[in-house]
Amino acid sequence: MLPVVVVHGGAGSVPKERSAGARQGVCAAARAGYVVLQGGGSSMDAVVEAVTQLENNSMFNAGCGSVLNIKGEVEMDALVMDGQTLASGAVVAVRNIANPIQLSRLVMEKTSHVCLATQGANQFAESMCVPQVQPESLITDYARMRWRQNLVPDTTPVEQQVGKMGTVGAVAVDVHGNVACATSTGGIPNKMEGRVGDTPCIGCGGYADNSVGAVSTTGEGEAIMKVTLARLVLFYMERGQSAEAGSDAALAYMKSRVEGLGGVVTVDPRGHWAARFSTAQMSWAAVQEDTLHCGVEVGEHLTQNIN
Ligand SMILES: NC(=O)C[C@H](N)C(=O)O
Repeated sequence: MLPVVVVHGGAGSVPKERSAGARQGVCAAARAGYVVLQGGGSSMDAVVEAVTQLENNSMFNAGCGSVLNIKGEVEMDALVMDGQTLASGAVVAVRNIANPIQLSRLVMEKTSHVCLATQGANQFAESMCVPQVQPESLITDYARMRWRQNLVPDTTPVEQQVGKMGTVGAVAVDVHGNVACATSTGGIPNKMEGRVGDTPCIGCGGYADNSVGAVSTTGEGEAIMKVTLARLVLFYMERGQSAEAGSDAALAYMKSRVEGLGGVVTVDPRGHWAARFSTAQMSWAAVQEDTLHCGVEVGEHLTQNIN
């Protein structure tokens, strides 16, 4: 059954005209992650590769293509976690880093800390020779158009915009049964400057523990934080539920307890996996045993041999 990689391109409502691009993007990222696993790479290598591809794809709300804060600026959050050691790394509100997920991994591997924010994260990036880009280079016309629309009072409430451009994430199990997760986002549209969502917080935007599995989340960040969604999925799995049932139970709890909507991708250490959501749509893809799985709509599950 091993190995497997599962990715998401954000839960919410995927506008019709962006659905094909989102599907293509998640499929390409899942395949890229799987190539890493097939080459003997670790689950951490695979999730970072998959999320890097999604950050570089301007279809998604991460890296280039991130949504903008109220001032029209990019502020991105990202998280990685390694299920073997429980090591994790995160960056918060970074502005001029093309791939925040890679910087998160460096925080995990090269510092004694778990999370670095704003200028501190930038100074660290510099010390690691991570190139800094012009913040404007991460802003797409689409993101700027949405930002402008959202400035008009009452026309497009921010809640309705959540997920229209999706956060990205991945989970994987490698040939040794090690699990990992990675999640990266520009946050929610027109957020206050300095707003930190669920994504960089362990247990919320993601969690990975070899003893139970790994999860990457997406959706309404404030709701996700209230129920620590990623850890909640694993809690249900610890109590005997499958990856799929645990994901559904946690999403149902978030909906009933705090009226929050979202989505998750989940694996257990044996390679069972799930991509589940309570929103209208979520683009997702998985590769296992040379089969590519993907979907966007509720109940949609397409498969294709990748050879
Ligand atoms: N679309 C998303 O998943 C947004 C992200 N969870 C946040 O609140 O920052």
